[in-house]
Amino acid sequence: MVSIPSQDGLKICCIGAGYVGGPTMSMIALKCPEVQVKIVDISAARIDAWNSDNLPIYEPGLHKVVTACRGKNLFFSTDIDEAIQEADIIFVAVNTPTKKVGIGAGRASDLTYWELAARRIAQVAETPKIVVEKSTVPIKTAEAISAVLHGAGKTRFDVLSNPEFLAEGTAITDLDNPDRVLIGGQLDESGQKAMDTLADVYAHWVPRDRILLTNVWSSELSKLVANSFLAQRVSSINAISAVCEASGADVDEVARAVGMDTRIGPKFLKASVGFGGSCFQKDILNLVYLCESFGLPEVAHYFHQVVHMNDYQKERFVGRIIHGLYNTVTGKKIALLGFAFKKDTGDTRESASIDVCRRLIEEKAQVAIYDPKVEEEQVWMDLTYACKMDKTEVQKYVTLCPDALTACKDAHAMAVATEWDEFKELDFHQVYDTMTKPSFVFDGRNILDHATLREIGFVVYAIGKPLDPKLSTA
Ligand SMILES: NC(=O)C1=CN([C@@H]2O[C@H](COP(=O)(O)OP(=O)(O)OC[C@H]3O[C@@H](n4cnc5c(N)ncnc54)[C@H](O)[C@@H]3O)[C@@H](O)[C@H]2O)C=CC1
Ligand SMILES: O=C(O)[C@H]1O[C@H](OP(=O)(O)OP(=O)(O)OC[C@H]2O[C@@H](n3ccc(=O)[nH]c3=O)[C@H](O)[C@@H]2O)[C@H](O)[C@@H](O)[C@@H]1O
Repeated sequence: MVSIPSQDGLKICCIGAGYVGGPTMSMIALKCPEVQVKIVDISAARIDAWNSDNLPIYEPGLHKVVTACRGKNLFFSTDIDEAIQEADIIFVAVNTPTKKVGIGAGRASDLTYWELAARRIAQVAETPKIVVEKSTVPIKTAEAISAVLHGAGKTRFDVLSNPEFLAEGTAITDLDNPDRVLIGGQLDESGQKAMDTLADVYAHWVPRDRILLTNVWSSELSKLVANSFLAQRVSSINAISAVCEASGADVDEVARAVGMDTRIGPKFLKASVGFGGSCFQKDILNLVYLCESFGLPEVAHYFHQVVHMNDYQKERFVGRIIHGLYNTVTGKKIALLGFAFKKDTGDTRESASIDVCRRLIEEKAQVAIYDPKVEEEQVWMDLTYACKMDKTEVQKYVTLCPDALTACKDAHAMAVATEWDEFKELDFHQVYDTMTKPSFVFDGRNILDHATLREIGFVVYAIGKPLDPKLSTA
């Protein structure tokens, strides 16, 4: 058994109580009972929710971890200055969205929140701190942050990069058993000491050989590369799904055969309506922007294609619905099952459902949405933004339903956009009886039993599967 140096009295603070800050810090608190962990945020509503029974994010297993530590060595607060002053290690897990305006708009990372957090730290810190980049940031951000921190000239800061690799919906198991923990730092004595201190925190539960120490730039770049490679796999199999439909091959069979090659591996080869989530597109675009800035247009173009392919896949899915419904969906009711970007999360950021819904609204369809976890207000926010309409206008086309059966009642078609397990358990005989005839199913996740659906009487389209002869494609 490897011994871990005692970290009794160590104080950790995390700025940003979101999808990353909340779960990662809760796991540290759980695994390191002698360490005090304080998570702070500018949003009082978010902090109130973390202090309540109704946590601000849905993540399987999270509630149990939070309630085991909260009030003991895990605290949520809006007192950012106090938390900074007390802490030995300050994680920064604020949002780093794609820039909407200015130089690099639509591609580069918007580091406004990061810089504000860094300036706050520089202003109030009085004793040396280890500042950890937890947010995903462009390469060389640590250098800029270090300049901001040291600008105040009050104390010493060691800036580390420690990107997070958790996936939503499986955050707790990912954190409990990570493939690796990556820590990048300056390779001088102080930087090495800071890296060792952080490594000792993780060593409470992560085997040492899975804690990788490297230089800052490699660490920052590795995070963008990991997400770009993952997204690239999804776009690759989605591209092949179009070839399968054109040729009569079955994408799941192809993925199985290809994935059994141990050099390729079986994960992330599930064809879908398109990837979503707050990070894949943002991080690829960030990599594209960096490549352009480094004068590497061919590399930029190569990775940009991953995003283009994703847009193509979403549009292809909508096209199948429109052509399948005899070239018009105007006034037709479409049940959209799932609004989250994947199952087991209530997160809708960049969800394929948003684009599918926007396109159906443009075609003047009546869309009935059901998702087991997404908050109603979130759907309205997403759709008003995506469609550039006000809520009343969106509501002329969209209704939100309490369950899948209600969404499907009188619908011409059902479109599955999120792979929630409960959609597999629906009583499809009952669903069929309530739908307009002919009744269509568009399975954007390939989770349903298509043969049984066809036996019941549905006309079925599934991503990358041989086309149903009854499906109109003209
Ligand atoms: N969502 C995910 O699954 C993953 C996200 N990441 C990265 O982690 C970072 C955070 O992502 P999320 O947690 O999803 O974002 P989020 O939007 O859920 O949370 C960010 C939080 O930071 C707070 N905040 C912003 N500026 C602040 C400031 N100056 N002081 C105090 N609080 C401030 C916001 O109020 C918000 O609650 C991003 O860079 C993202 O790319 C990395 C791995 C996984
Ligand atoms: O930086 C981040 O934010 C995180 O991004 C992803 O995690 P996440 O977006 O939460 O979820 P994924 O499981 O990666 O799924 C992303 C999207 O791809 C889709 N997907 C995934 C896998 C697949 O085979 N097919 C497919 O369509 C999912 O449905 C989802 O829409 C990465 O998996 C995490 O390692 C990373 O930390």
